[in-house]
Amino acid sequence: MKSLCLGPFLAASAPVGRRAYGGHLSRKCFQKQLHFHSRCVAFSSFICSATISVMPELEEKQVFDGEKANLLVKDLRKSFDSGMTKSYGWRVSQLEAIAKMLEEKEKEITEALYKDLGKPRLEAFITEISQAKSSCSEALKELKEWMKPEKVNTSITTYPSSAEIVPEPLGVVLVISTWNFPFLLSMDPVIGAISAGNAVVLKPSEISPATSSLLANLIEQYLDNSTIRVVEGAIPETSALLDQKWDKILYTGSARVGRIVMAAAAKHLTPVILELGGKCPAVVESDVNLQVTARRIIAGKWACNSGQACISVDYIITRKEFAPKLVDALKEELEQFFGKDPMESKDMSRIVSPNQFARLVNLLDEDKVSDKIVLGGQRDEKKLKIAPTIILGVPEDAMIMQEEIFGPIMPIVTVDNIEDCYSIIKSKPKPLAAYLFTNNEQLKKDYVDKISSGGMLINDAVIHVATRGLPFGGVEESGMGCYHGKFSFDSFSHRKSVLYRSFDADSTIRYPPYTPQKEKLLKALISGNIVQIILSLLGWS
Ligand SMILES: NC(=O)c1ccc[n+]([C@@H]2O[C@H](COP(=O)([O-])OP(=O)(O)OC[C@H]3O[C@@H](n4cnc5c(N)ncnc54)[C@H](O)[C@@H]3O)[C@@H](O)[C@H]2O)c1
Repeated sequence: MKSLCLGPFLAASAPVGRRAYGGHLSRKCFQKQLHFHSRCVAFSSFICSATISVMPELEEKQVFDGEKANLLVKDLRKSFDSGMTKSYGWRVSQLEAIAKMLEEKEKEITEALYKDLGKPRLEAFITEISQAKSSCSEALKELKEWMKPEKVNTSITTYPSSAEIVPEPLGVVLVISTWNFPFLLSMDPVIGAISAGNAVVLKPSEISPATSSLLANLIEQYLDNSTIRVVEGAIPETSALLDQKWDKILYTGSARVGRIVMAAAAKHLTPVILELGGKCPAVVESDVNLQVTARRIIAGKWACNSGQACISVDYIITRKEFAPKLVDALKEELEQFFGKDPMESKDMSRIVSPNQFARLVNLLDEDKVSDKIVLGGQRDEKKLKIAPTIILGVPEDAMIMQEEIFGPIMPIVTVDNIEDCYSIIKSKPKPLAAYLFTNNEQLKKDYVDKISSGGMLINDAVIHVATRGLPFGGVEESGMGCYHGKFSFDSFSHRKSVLYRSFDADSTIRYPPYTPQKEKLLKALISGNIVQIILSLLGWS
């Protein structure tokens, strides 16, 4: 009975086992390590449960529990401790392998993103694949420079000496990713972790199973599995991972889970980068180029994963008398983007899951909101689609103004004076991004001055994320720490201070016995007063 079941099981699940080992596997080895991958995707679950039902001894081993997580981290730490990930050669080889993977598997990545989110092909390319490509090519181009120790000046108190800051890898790091840009938000931190010379475990989101499964396959296929692994799964698997000691955790997702991650990390004093969300406002003054403003807001909301993006425009604040004009412009441009029936448009992603769909419908159907819809409101539960929806004059206490919308619904809050925007924005937690559309220079200056947010963009939305020279991260409730480009390298490195001295010129001034003359000279040296220093040296002061 056993052999009858095991044969097809091993054959069907071979990629899972290989992924866990990153190499050849014996049956014994496979059984031991199988649980590295708790499979959430339907196909694998089917195979596993079918097999488990006749093989109770394997059932337990399917679970990626604390013991397995511990083994995994030990394994990776061993590889890290061997020093292999530190070398420039290893880092480049892995980055080149990612670049190759991105070239060769673009179609598969696009298909997975379509399965998970109905993401249009070009949108997938623009917002995920091309971003991962540029992140990888930037790292390849700049890595040598980033790895160089940074010379710094020394002080007279250590003369003669030289000093530098040496970036060193942290060790074994964990990346927990989310579902809305499931490919980019997994690979971009992994690229940063590898550039900095770390071993890394990626836990993609179970809410985007096709991309999660593809990432597991591709990383196993293209990268060094003794140092880079994927663990698929949901809360139990993430919890098992979080119980381990990591050298850094980068988590992308909700603030609620961010708190869980931070609490778990605190047990081991593990530093964290939390990439969270929030309500990103767009303030629109009446002096704007209306058509360009409307297009850019649409691109930063509905054409951005149907608003399921951490930096998509969450709500608009504008003057009362200007709001109808803005609504008309948005309606006109939305039709240009998605046609007369946007529910049929192939250029707009769907809502990721029935749960998210129900949450959005709930926000939309609140009494205070439903009678203020001036565009859209249609929904299709089967297709998980919600039409681009605009709500005009939404009250501040409506649910939709209390939580991050993360969907294709745009409330517009109207004000008498544009300066009223400050109190509205400040009444909420600090957002991940804040937008302003205006030609008024003073207003721009004031907005930058008065609003605290992770990032800020004037006269556009979302695309600041593509400026690799800018750090990407939140503040307060929208997150902590940052990454992208060199900031990723720095975030996954320890900047070690090194001071070099020689045996020459061994000044005895800091050694006992402490004398008044030594004290005078020391004070003169610290004050930097050359005259005092000379006088002290000559014993004249
Ligand atoms: N700052 C950014 O870069 C960024 C990017 C995308 C999304 N976000 C934010 O993410 C949020 C939505 O994402 P989400 O719904 O996937 O978040 P989520 O926090 O529910 O899930 C993210 C990850 O956490 C894991 N997780 C979920 N519950 C857990 C638990 N109890 N214990 C341990 N792990 C758990 C999931 O498996 C997943 O991998 C929004 O607030 C959005 O703004 C931020």
